Amino acid sequence: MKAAVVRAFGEPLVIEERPDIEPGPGQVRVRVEASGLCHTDIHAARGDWPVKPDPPFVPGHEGVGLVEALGVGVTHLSVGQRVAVPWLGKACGRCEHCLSGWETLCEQQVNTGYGCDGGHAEKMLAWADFAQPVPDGVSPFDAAPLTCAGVTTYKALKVADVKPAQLVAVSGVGGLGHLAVQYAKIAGATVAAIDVTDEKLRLAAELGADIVIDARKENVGEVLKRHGGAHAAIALAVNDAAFEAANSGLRRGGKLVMVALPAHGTVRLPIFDTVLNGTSVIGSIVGTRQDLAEVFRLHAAGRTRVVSEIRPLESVNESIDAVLRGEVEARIVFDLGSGR
Ligand SMILES: NC(=O)c1ccc[n+]([C@@H]2O[C@H](COP(=O)([O-])OP(=O)(O)OC[C@H]3O[C@@H](n4cnc5c(N)ncnc54)[C@H](O)[C@@H]3O)[C@@H](O)[C@H]2O)c1
Ligand SMILES: [Zn+2]
Ligand SMILES: [Zn+2]
Repeated sequence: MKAAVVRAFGEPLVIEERPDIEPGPGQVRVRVEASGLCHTDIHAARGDWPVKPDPPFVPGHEGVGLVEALGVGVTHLSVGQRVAVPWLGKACGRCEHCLSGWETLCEQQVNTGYGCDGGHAEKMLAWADFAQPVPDGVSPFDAAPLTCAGVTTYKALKVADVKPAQLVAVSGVGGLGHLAVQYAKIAGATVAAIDVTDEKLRLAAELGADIVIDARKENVGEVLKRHGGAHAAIALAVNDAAFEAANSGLRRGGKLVMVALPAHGTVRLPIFDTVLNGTSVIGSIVGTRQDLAEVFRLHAAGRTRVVSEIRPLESVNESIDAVLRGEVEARIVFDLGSGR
């Protein structure tokens, strides 16, 4: 089977033929149809973060496909069923985080495409309890971006506790941001979308953003303050300064939700303003299985639109360059031979 492999950090991925894989107990083998390219895959391939994967590895945590083999003990999935395999490949199920609805904080978790091989391949293994059934009528090409970009931003808005009549700033309208705009609108908020390219700002407006802010030309904090200041700012741009700009546009009591993970990212927050204004800074990492089920349900009900560009896996290195140059409208999804 064909896979895109990171052999060494910072080097182009290599398309390789790999031997077939057998599911272990509690696992399934998935014949991947579609696999979304998340900016996290790029961080993984470059070794950007303090905790690094171990090359060689196959990135990809937006893999969607059909179950083709069941490991021992798997009874709730069946061969031929369509599933999505998210970043949260597995969690322990016993720790305080797992037991209190925060399995995304489990210290024993294994991350797909990082701690084990991921979806940028014709076949992959998944732990059956964490493979999310995809509802009928949701295409694998839509399900793929929802599996990380969707669930992560849906969760970030839950963490921000967004309410109708609030102003939500979405900083960075990429793969994640284009869905964040839609979830914030579904929550009833007024949405200010911030980016640095005309195409992304145009897309944000098309998806329902009420205010668009071009961070190249405008002072983000000032514009947000002119609208009363944001109740929540969701930081999705891979740029330290964008976090600071979004933070400067919060109203009193506002929340900065940190989601993007720039390499060696650090943010300087003014202590005086943070104390005086009672603002908070919250980190948010992906979402739970329940969050993903809700994201799929919303999409099946026609409430969200996934904007994607479908490409062959062989384009992986050009695709990474296109994301880094900001030339992708929202999400690239690799077609792993879906037969479409
Ligand atoms: N916390 C989590 O659970 C989680 C999950 C998925 C992804 N991520 C991280 O989120 C980040 C975004 O991922 P993505 O796939 O959406 O990336 P992306 O490249 O598709 O989107 C980033 C967007 O930010 C915009 N941008 C760049 N500089 C900007 C600036 N100064 N101000 C405003 N916008 C700016 C870009 O034009 C682009 O539209 C990555 O760092 C990724 O690793 C985190
Ligand atoms: Zn991701
Ligand atoms: Zn746990």
